[in-house]
Amino acid sequence: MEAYAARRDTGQQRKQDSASHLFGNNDFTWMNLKPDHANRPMWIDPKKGRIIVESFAKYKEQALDFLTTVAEPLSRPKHIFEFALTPHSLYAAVSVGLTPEEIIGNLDMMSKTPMPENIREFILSCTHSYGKVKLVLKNTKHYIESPDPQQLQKLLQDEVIGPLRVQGTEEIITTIAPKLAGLVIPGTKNFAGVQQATDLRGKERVAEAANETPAQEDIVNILNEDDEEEESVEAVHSFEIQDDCVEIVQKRCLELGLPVLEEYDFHNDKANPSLEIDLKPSAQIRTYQEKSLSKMFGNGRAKSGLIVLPCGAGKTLVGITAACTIKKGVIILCTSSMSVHQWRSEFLKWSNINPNDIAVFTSDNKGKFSGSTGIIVTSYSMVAQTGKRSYEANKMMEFITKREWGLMILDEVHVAPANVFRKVTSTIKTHSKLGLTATLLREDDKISDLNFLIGPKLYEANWMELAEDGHIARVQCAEVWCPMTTEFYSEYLKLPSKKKPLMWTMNPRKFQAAQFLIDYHEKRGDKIIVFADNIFALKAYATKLNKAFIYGDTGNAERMRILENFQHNDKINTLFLSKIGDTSLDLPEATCLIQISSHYGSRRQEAQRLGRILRAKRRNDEGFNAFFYSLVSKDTQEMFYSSKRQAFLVDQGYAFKVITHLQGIDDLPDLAFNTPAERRELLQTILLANDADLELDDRGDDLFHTNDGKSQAMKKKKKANARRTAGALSDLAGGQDMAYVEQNKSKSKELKSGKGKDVYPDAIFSNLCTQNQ
Ligand SMILES: Nc1ncnc2c1ncn2[C@@H]1O[C@H](COP(=O)(O)OP(=O)(O)OP(=O)(O)O)[C@@H](O)[C@H]1O
Repeated sequence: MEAYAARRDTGQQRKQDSASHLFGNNDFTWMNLKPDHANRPMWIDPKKGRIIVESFAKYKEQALDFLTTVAEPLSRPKHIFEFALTPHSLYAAVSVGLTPEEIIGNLDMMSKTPMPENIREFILSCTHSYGKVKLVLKNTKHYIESPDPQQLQKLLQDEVIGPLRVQGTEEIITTIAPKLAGLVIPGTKNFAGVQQATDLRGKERVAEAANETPAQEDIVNILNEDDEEEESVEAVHSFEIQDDCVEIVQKRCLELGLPVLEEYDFHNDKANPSLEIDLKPSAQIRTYQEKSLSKMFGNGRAKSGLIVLPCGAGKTLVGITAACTIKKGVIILCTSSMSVHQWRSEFLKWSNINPNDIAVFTSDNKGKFSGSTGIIVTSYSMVAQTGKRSYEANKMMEFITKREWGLMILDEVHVAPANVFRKVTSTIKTHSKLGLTATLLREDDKISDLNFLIGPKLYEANWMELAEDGHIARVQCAEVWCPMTTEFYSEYLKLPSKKKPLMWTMNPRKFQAAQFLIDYHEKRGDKIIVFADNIFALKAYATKLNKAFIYGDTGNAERMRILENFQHNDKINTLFLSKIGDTSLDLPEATCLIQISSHYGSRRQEAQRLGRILRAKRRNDEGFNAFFYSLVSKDTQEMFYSSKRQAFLVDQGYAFKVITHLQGIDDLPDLAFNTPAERRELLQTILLANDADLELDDRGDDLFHTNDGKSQAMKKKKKANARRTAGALSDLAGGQDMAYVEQNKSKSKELKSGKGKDVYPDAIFSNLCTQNQ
C-alpha cells in the first residue's frame, strides 16, 4: 500500500496554513471535498489505505456494513472507526461475490473526497486475479476450477502445480456450472421474528430514501441491493489434483497471485446423501449472526472462511445454522472433550436433528451415526494425534477419513497450532470449512496460515454494538496503579529480570488493592474471578485472603466442587484461577474480574479473560455493568506489558480508566501487609524464591482440559522439579512469620472436606443477585 502511495503521492498541492506543520506527511488538505461531503460518512487515507468512518454520520451503519466486507476493522472507539484495505480483506470481499468495480464504486460513493487514484489501483491490482481459480471437491476428488481455460493452462505449466495434476486424467475438463438465484438461509430469513426485523429495517430505509439528495439515494439503493442473481449458466474448466497436495497447490497459487477460493455448490451435490436437519422454529437468529452467515452463503454456494464473534455472542448457533443450511454430513472440531459434549447438546437444543444422527468421538466415546450421513463432534487432539491409536479409534478415523463431508466446523480456531490444522484439513475431506473464533490474535504470528488453511475472514462483529444491544455484557475496565513500597522497589531494581515479575506480582500494595477490591465487590453482590498466572502468587494471595483457588494441579473432582460452590454458594464469591481458566470457562455468575498477574503483553489473553464476564447472567438487568480490573505495579515493566495487552480491547472500543488511588483502602480492617515487619517478611520470602516459584502455569489454558498421556508425563516431570510447599515458605520466613502461610486454612481445602459445601437453592442465589444490583 505504501509503495502505491509513494508512486502516486507526489507533487500534490497542499494548502498551507498555520496548523499544517502539525500534520506533517498526514496533511491531506489537498484533497478536494465533495460538495455534499457532510452526507457522506467516510474518509480514505490515500497513503495507507486506511478508512475512517465518523460514528456520528448519518449513513455510518451502511458504511460499516459494507466495510466489514471489504476491509479489516482496526479500531472502533466511540466516535471514529478505523478500517484498512488489505490484500486479505479484498480477497474476502471478492470471495463473497463483490466485483472490483463494485468495491471501488461503493467506496467512492461513501467517501467525502474523490477516491484517490492509488487506492483504485491498489484495489484493482489485488482483485483482478481473485476468484478466478476455485478449489472444488467432487466425488471425493479435488479439482482446480476456473471459467478461464487459459488460466488453467498457465497453472498446468507451472513447475510446482503441473506435476501435481493426477496423471492419466483428462488435462482440462469442461462442464456447465449453474449459478443460483438468492439463497434463503434457514433461520435467517424464514423465521417470523427475524422476518419482522428485516421488514422493519427495509421500511426505515425506504422512508429515509424518500428525503435524500441524489448521492444519498445512491448509497441507500446500492447498499440495499439484494445479492439476487439471474439464473444463468456458464462453462467451467477444471483439472484434478492429488488429494495430499491440496495445501501445496493452495500455497503456490497464493504465491502466483491467484488465491484459490473454496466454494461448495451444496444444492447441486447429488453425490452426497442429504441430512435431515432444520432449525427449530423457536430458534431466532440475531442480526449479527444473520449477517455473518450471509457472508458465507452470499452467492448461493458455501464459502470457506472465518467468522469472528466475541465470547458469548453465540458462535455455536452460527455453526448450527450453517449445518442446517448445507444439510450434508458435518464434522465439528473442538478444543476439549467438554466442548465436544456441549456442541452436541446445543445441536439437540436448537435443531430437530435426530439424536442418532449426531455422534461424538472422544477418548471415552466412539459412536457413529446410524444413517447414511450425520454429524460427528470431536476434538482437534483426537484427529491430529500422532501416536498409536486403539482399535476403535483407528476404525473411527477410517470412518471419518473415508467419506466426504459437506461442512467442517473448526471451533476456537485461534488456539490450535497451525500444524494441527494442517493435519486436520489434509486428512478430512470436506467441501467447506467454517472457522469460529473470538479473536484472530495469536502471539506467534501464525494467524495468516489460517487464510489458506481455512479461508478468509468472512465477518467480524463489533463488540460495542453487541454490548449496546444486550447480547454481551457491558464492561467497565480499569487499570489500578499500585506503587511499590520503597523496600520492594529498591530490591526490584537490583534483581535479575527473571525475578522481577514475581516482585511486581507480590508487591504488597497490589495485594492490598486486590484485597480491597474483592471486599468492595463482594459487598456489592458480585461474584469475582481473580486471575494469576504465577502459581506461587496465586496460592499466596488465595491462602492469605482465605479464598478458593484452581490451577493446573487441582484434580478434576476438586475443580468441579469449587466451581459448583462458586456458582451456587453465597459464601463462596471469589475464585482465584491460573491461566487454565482463560478459555472454555462458562460461569455466567461471574460479574467482576481482577487480574494480578498475566502472561506479559499477550493481547489474546486479555481478550479471553474479558470474555469470561461477557456472558454475565445479569447483563440485561437495568444499569448492570461488569468490571474488569488489571492491577499493575507502578514504575515497573508491568506497566509496559499492561498497555500492550490492552491494545486489542482498546481497538474494540473499551476505555481503560486509570485508578491511582482506591478511595477508602486505608480504612479497610485487617489490611494485609500493613506493617513494615510484615512487608519485610514478604520481601524475604520473594528474595528466597526458587526457580519453580517464578514459573507461570503452563498446563494449557483450558480449565476442562483432559490430559493425554504425553501431558501427564510432562506433568509428572514438572512435579519432580517443583519444590513449592508451605513448609518451604515458612522455613524461609522464620518463627513469627509462619503466620503468613498457616494462619488461614485454605478455602479450597475447606471445600474439599465438604465444610464449605453449602449449596444454596437457585432462588436464594438469584435473589441475592438482584438485591445487590
Ligand atoms: N440467537 C440466539 N437466541 C437466543 N440465545 C442465543 C442465541 N445465540 C446464542 N445464544 C445463547 O448465548 C449463549 C452463548 O452462546 P455460545 O456458547 O455459542 O457463545 P460463544 O460465542 O461460543 O462463546 P465462547 O467463545 O465463550 O465459547 C448461549 O447460552 C446460547 O444459547
